[in-house]
Amino acid sequence: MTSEKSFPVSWDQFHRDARALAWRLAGVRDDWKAIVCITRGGLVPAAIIARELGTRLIETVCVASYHDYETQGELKVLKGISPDLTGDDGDGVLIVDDLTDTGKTAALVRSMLPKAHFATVYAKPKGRPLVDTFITEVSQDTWIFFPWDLGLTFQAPISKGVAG
Ligand SMILES: O=P(O)(O)OC[C@H]1O[C@H](OP(=O)(O)OP(=O)(O)O)[C@H](O)[C@@H]1O
Ligand code: HPA
Ligand SMILES: [Mg+2]
Repeated sequence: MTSEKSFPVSWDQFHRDARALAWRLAGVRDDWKAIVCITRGGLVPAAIIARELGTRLIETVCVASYHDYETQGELKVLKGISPDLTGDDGDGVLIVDDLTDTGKTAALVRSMLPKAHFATVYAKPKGRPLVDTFITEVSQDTWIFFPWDLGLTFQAPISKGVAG
């Protein structure tokens, strides 16, 4: 599928949004046991949130599904979660990802830690019911471009039209 709209996010904006997410999470509880971040996209917000909340115990769950740009394949768990954190079904654990789109990744990781709190910076409508806290919703037909996937390029003047 090709998204109709695009939502490019700068490093500044991502930092602001991830910090806003940390503020919300600080209001949920002040004693998070650990952060479980969903690689790779969750690594960046997890670093920002861990810094803000003072969390030092960070675990990864490694899931891959979008093999080609915008095309989701079968979900593959390349690395699961340490039994140290799955003990109480994840009670007090914070799961972090950059976004939820169809919600498939969120559903899979939630099944590993049913009592954990699930947070993403961005959410699309299909994934939204799967997350407990998020900052910005974009429509389902929008593709979010993260700053680590972008670079500076020449922009044609508006008067020259899209084709330049
Ligand atoms: O809600 P869903 O439709 O399941 O999609 C959301 C997931 O897709 C992206 O990860 P991806 O699998 O592309 O891997 P990456 O984080 O390594 O880029 C994104 O970082 C989320 O983890
Ligand atoms: O909108 C998106 N942007 C980047 N990665 C993604 N993975 C699923 N949806 C998206
Ligand atoms: Mg991901």
